[in-house]
Formats: sequence, C-alpha cells, structure tokens
Amino acid sequence: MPLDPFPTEILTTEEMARADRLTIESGLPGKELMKNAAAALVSVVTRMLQTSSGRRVLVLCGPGNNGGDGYVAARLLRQARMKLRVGALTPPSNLRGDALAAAAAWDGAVEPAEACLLANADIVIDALFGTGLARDIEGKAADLIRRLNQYRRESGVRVVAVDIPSGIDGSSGAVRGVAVEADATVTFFRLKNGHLLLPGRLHCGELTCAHIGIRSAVLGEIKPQTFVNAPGLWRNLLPLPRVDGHKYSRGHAVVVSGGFSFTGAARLAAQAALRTGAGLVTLASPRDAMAANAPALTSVMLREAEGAEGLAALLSDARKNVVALGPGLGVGEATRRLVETALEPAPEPDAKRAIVLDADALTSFAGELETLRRLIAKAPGAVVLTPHAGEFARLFGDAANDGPSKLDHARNAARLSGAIVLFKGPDTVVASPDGRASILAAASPWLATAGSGDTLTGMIAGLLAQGMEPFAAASCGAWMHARAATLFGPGLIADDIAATLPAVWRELVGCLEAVL
Ligand SMILES: NC(=O)C1=CN([C@@H]2O[C@H](COP(=O)(O)OP(=O)(O)OC[C@H]3O[C@@H](n4cnc5c(N)ncnc54)[C@H](O)[C@@H]3O)[C@@H](O)[C@H]2O)[C@@H](O)CC1
Ligand SMILES: [K+]
Repeated sequence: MPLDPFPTEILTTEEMARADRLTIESGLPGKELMKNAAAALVSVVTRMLQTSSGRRVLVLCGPGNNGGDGYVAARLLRQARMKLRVGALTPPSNLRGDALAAAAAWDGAVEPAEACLLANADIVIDALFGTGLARDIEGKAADLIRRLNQYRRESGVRVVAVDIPSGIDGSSGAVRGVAVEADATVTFFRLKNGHLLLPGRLHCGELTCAHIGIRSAVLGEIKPQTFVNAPGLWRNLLPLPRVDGHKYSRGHAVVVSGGFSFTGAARLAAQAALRTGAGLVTLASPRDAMAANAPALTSVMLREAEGAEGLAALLSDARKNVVALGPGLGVGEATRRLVETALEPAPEPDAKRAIVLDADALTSFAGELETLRRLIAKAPGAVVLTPHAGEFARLFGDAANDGPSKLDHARNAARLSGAIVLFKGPDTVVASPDGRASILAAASPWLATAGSGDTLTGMIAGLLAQGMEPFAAASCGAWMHARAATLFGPGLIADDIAATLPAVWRELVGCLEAVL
C-alpha cells in the first residue's frame, strides 16, 4: 500500500454532487462520467476475477445513477466475456436521465433483484444506492442487502460496491438501516467522509479511488475543508533537522510526570517527543517521583517541579516552547492548577509556547468546558486536545454532539474550545477551530494497548517543539503513530512505537545525509 493511497481532499455527498454538476456544466456529459466510472469498476472486478477461475458476475442495480453505473458495467463485463446476470430493484423503464439511457443500452435479461438467486455468482456488484441515499433502507431493498451479507459470510462470494456500499451514508459513515458489507469499493474522483469514518470504513473492504474525468480545478470552487490524513497533507510542513542546526533550534519540550506510582505514562510521552525530533525534552517531576524517574531516563532530562509553582518556575525559561501534560497526573484540583499554569502567558512577550492536553488534564475539566475555553483563549500558543471517546464525552458533554458524525463532533469541539481537537479512535479525526479537519485512513488494531495514547501526546509535542504548524503537527503525529504500529505489527506494546519511529522517518524523508 503506498503511503498516499488517495487524493488529499475528502468530500461530502453534497460537495460530490456539485463536482459532478460543475463538470457536466463545463461540457463533459454525465453519461461520459458514468462510462468512465463503470470502466474503473470493471478493471477492479476483472482483476479480482483473475485470482479465481470464476467468470460469473451478478449486478444488483438500484433506482438512480448508482444503478446506471451498474448497467454500464454489466455491458462492459459481458464484452469482456464474463457471464452476466442483472437484478433490478426498480423496473429499468422507471429510471431517469443517464441511468435510464444506461439501462436501455443493456439488452440482456433483467430479473427483479429481490427474487435474484445469489448462488452461482463469483462476484456480486452492489450498484443499489450510492451518494444519493436519502433515508434509511427498508422493505425489499433491506431484505435483499441482509440476504446478500449473510450469503457472503456463508459462501465467501466477493462483493464489490460501486461508489460506496449501499446503506452507508456518504457524509457521515453511518449505516442507514442496513448496509452492504463489501470486499472492495470503487469510488470516483475523491473519497467521501463515509469511506473513512466508522462504521462506513468497515463496510468498504479494499478502497480504490478512480479518476473519471472530473478535473481537480472544480475543487477551487467547492473549497473542501476535510482531508485524508496521510503524508500528502503535511509532508511539506515536516520539520527536518538542518545541517547547520543544533539541538536548541529543534525546540525544547516539557512533559509533566505523575506521582511516584504513576510515572511511566509521562516517560513514554517524553521518549516519543525526542524520537519525533524535539531537540531537548525535560521531564518535570514531582519531588516524590524523582527517585522513580531518575534511573529510568537517559536522553530525556529530569527536573524537579513540585506542583503548579514548580512547573511555573520551569516554564519561566522561554526556550521551553512546548508543554505536554495529562498522562498519569490523576484527576482533580492539582491537575487543574498544572493546566492553568501551562496555559498561562509565556514569560517574554514574543515567546510562544504550545500546549498538549491529554487524559487526566482533560478529565479534570469535565463539565467545565467554559473554564477551559477561557484559559485556552489566553494561552501563549496553539493548544492541542487529544481525547478518546470517554474523555471527549466527559469534557464536551452534549455541547459538541450536533450533527451525525464523529467529524461533526470533533469540528464542534474545536470551535467550542478554541483548540485543535484530535478525537482518537481507528478513524482519528483532527479538527481545527478554523474548520479544517483530517481523517486517518490507515489505523492499526495493534494500537489498542496501554500507553499508546501517552506516546501520541509526546509525539505531537515533539513536532510542535520543532515549530510545525499545529493542525499539521496533530495530523502528522496521529499518522506516524499509526504507521509505527503498522510497521511493528503483532505484539506491539507502547514502548515499541517510539522505537519504530526511525523506520517511519526513513519512509517519510529517506536518508537525510543525501543533502550534504
Ligand atoms: N453524473 C453523475 O452525477 C454521476 C453519478 N455517478 C453515480 O451516481 C451515484 C449517485 O446517483 P444518484 O444521485 O442518482 O443517487 P443513487 O443512485 O445513489 O440513489 C438515488 C435514488 O435512490 C432513491 N433512494 C434514496 N434513498 C433511498 C432509500 N433509502 N430507499 C429507497 N430508495 C432510495 C432516490 O429516490 C433515487 O431514486 C453515485 O453514487 C455514482 O455511483 C457516476 O455515474 C458518476 C457520474
Ligand atoms: K453502491
């Protein structure tokens, strides 16, 4: 899998409909787009059939243009000597526009889809509903999809979805009643939100995004604000060490340690900040934890910082340009005071300090979003919040729940808090108060392990320390974190993530010595 498997922009279904419209208005007829879409689908289906001896394809066609793609694909596949059957949810004569023309050009038999025998097919093409899905699927269409899913699980027949598995909402990733479980999905021009947001992502199988003649120039008018979180989004902003640089020019991150029995989380974060490229990292430790931290650190520096006053004294050095806190701190007043201190203005007027708040730093403000928002508004630099779903719910309550998707909720949270919000999960969303958002396309199941979130906190701090633009730093941190887990794979524990970062850096920037 290439590091950038998809174009960077992600569209809602409305934005995609606009891209289609603008293209058609500019002179490329809808039926050409449909022909190109079907051709892209056919090349995926043909490739899949090459790995088996089967040639029998069943195309299930719905009432709109998604069904139209299905009829054109049926014609092209028959020309390629496949054995075709077509099942239709709506009699072909009831279709309209390009879909009607596509159905009329299919001169083979058409069976009612609900009565279609699913056996005897090597591949089933799901062309029932695409981005025009407007409500929950019910009745005979729902029964058909349930029957298809069950048959696929029992028989192993492969299902290829046209544009998006039928029943998945393209803008939110939600299942509208019931949704097709596909082995592969072929979409067009740009991914839609629903391809990457759960549960949609899990229904897509292997995802391909095909060029069908829509020019990227239409995006100038659409101005998408959602992006695939992959190197294409932030590679140009990656902080790279300079030959004439030194450790002080790569920033100095401070990570705040918990008490004697809770020091591991902050050490994981501190180590990760160094591996991500911060020039110096200091672990700020309460007095009682010094003895636990000291023997466990080598390249990370250790300073005693007792409570909020101790942290304030440490941060009076303006060169310390990032502070990360939360992991292992405990929930309560003492942690709130630490957060207040971290968010206080920098010691010198022009100095900037970015702040990463995670775990207990967030939960200590449960139900007190307004208090945190006021502190963030006065902060001496960008603030990044990195909640998982539980922390998100505790901090934002119902305030951020407007809209159907995790993407909406993360965007609301960023707007409400004034911070960059990284909403964790297999479909991690990073949202900026300015409206931009990224969705992680490549999660790793091995990341579900203790300490993995602490490591991510440190990685983002490490990128911020080097001056990376904050939305890019949070997105890049999430991607590198997932990539390290994918490269390490089975048996991963949190300590392995930082240890695998050199391999991730090598993939991203190759061998830096080449610049000498
Ligand atoms: N010119 C274009 O706009 C292009 C469209 N393309 C294809 O067209 C699709 C979008 O086409 P449409 O906008 O016609 O939409 P769809 O084909 O996704 O479905 C719309 C039809 O389904 C009905 N419908 C919606 N939700 C339903 C539900 N829950 N139960 C029963 N019926 C329901 C609607 O009344 C309408 O008849 C894309 O996904 C893509 O596959 C491609 O051919 C490329 C070009
Ligand atoms: K579909």
